[in-house]
Amino acid sequence: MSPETPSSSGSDTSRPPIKCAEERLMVAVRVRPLKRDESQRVLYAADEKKIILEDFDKCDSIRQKKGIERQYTFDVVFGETVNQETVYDVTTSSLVKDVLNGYNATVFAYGPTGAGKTHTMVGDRNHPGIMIRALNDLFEVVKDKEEEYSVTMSYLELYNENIRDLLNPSSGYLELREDSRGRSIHVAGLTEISTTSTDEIMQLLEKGNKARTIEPTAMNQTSSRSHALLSVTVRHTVPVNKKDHLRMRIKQGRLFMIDLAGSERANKTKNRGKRLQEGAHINRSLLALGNCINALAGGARYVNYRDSKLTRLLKDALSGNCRTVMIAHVSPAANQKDESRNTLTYADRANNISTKVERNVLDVSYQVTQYQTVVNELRSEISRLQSKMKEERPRSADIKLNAEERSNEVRNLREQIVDTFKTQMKLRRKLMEIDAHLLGLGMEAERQHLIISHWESRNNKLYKNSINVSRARTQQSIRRRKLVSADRFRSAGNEEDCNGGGSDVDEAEAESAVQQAWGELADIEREQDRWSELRTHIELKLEACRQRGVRLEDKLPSLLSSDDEREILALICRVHELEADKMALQSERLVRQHELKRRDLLIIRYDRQRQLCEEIITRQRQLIEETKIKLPPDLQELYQMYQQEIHAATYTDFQPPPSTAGVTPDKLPPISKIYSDPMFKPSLTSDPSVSPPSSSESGGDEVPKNPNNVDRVMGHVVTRPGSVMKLPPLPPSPPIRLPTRSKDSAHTMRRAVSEDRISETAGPSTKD
Ligand SMILES: Nc1ncnc2c1ncn2[C@@H]1O[C@H](COP(=O)(O)OP(=O)(O)OP(=O)(O)O)[C@@H](O)[C@H]1O
Repeated sequence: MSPETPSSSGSDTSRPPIKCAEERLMVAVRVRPLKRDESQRVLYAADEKKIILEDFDKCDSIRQKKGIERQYTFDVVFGETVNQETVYDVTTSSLVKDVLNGYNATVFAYGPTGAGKTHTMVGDRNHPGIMIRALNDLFEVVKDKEEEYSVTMSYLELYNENIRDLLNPSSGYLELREDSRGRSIHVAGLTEISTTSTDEIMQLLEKGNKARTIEPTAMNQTSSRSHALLSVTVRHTVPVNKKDHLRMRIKQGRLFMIDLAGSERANKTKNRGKRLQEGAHINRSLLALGNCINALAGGARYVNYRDSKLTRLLKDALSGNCRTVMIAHVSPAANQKDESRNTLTYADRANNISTKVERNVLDVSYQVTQYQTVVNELRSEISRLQSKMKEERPRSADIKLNAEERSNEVRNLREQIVDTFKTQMKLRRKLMEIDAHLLGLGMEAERQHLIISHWESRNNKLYKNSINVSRARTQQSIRRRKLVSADRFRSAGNEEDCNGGGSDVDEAEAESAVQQAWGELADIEREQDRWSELRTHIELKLEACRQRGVRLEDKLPSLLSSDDEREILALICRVHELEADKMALQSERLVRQHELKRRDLLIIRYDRQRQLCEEIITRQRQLIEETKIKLPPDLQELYQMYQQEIHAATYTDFQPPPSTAGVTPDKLPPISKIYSDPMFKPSLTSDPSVSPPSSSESGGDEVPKNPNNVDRVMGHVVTRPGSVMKLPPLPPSPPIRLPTRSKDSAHTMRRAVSEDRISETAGPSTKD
């Protein structure tokens, strides 16, 4: 739902081990107290886990006498006397902690109209409900750590299948958007308020609740006619370790709190006209929810979330990366028996649902260049501030304020300048974070392009992407370039591999991988658009903040009359300078780290190039052998030298790892080892007159007996057993989460491909 749903990609990102656990949805049932006008009680909590429904049939006197008691067991049952605090503590307080730790969580209230859902979720001033308590708890933790946490909130209602922004009700109906495969869902244009002020958020919540569609019905004087979804996203950014402020760890969690509209029966609510129509919509979306619960509980492989916007929004809460609590509400009254039975049956089914819970954590290294830009900008801010202080001092006669007023004014100004500086730092860091993320997305897009190009080069045609035709056109030029490179590569390599010698099954799999890559690309593009938009927004904010700073500083010269005041401002400048120095130091350290990394990458590339050379030489040798070409002596000599080099190098460098049979992926094994390898033997012994040379032969000065026999002339082909020329395998595709995507939700998020991986995939084209 959030436009800022982060993906877990970023430049130079890495993921700490992810804990991913399957967890059962927690089901709680709350029984509301019997009302004054309700006399007969048919339902009660037997203990903390059991609920009993006396399900008598009015017309059946024998049964009535016997009495049928239905007993249901849940994770927790709240009886009529249980208060709001206990309900919150048991169901939601642990979710708040989870959200602060980077997990997604949902708590939703379900049940018939008038059963107490709004009371539990929203409550009133004297009996605040889950929403208020959760926000309070959350802000209690975040309160003194504004630098570390960012909290955003959105609140929407789903009324008659239309989405309305409860924080900006005049904005009209909003659109629910999702990617082509329904993985990432968000509400376009939904207000996301960023705040860490409890008061502000409480006011917003109250305002939102007032904007909700509530009407009296025969069953409930304040019946909510809509589903209300409150989403709070918490982003926690801390350095990976205390000494290194360049590598930041971002944990993002989101808490969804949902007050569903009540299921209702027209004859009981006595609804007519508009109310009746509302009821039909409410029931339809709840029916869709019920169907999803049934399918999920039955372990169905396909669950249809598309029947209503409610189920589309709740998809992640029901089956995705989310810790979920369902609080079913029932009335103890006899006239609500049918509704209670239905609700308990639903809740009982939901008992079998489980979700896969995964923590959304991302490590981000800020980019060197970004740091340097920030440092430069900070330095220019400081020098401007310093120059203001040096400006001519006002004469006492020019100062219109008295000493006390002036001192207050200076203090005020000083605080404001420090404040704007802090805000600037915060915004600049945010920009760097966004840039890192956009870079990660770019890398991920590149990876998907490679998958497509790889398929296209294998099949020698462009992939016809029926879903994203326009995108296909815009991206064709990039892929055509890659196709040409891959083609060249293929012609030097293994024809069989490139001409699609694989089975139909492989082909089908490859095709579905390409289709998936197109889908990923479309998602990435959308995400790029979203983050670019956010970047523009932050940039504007930063510029406004900078301008504010300039205006404040312009006021300084007219106020600074004493040396003490100048001294204090000089100190502020010093603090700013230190901040800039700290950043500069961090950036230097990052430069060093990057250089080391670059060196490692070069070594990997060099190794890969060497392997390719080996392969080309081997193939040429085979060709020479097959066509019995007589070699000029200088070429023979060159090859001998080459053999000696390889021989010497492999004996000095080669250290077989214990786990493989003497074959490392990047280094050539010693020649003797190649010949003793059974995989190698068949191809060499096809000609019985040829026997493998000893190591001295391969590197020695012996004159060949038969100059036409290339093996005699040059020694044996130096090759890695079993190796064939192929495009290097593409790295495994890391799962992508968007917020929320989260998974972020629809919230799935994207994981970045590390620089090393990108360099691996870029291998062939670099070579070309
Ligand atoms: N546990 C409770 N303790 C005290 N009063 C309650 C409790 N549960 C519900 N009520 C009262 O019952 C009435 C109906 O509750 P509420 O509006 O929360 O129902 P609802 O399930 O949200 O209904 P609808 O679906 O029609 O919106 C309200 O006046 C509410 O204050």
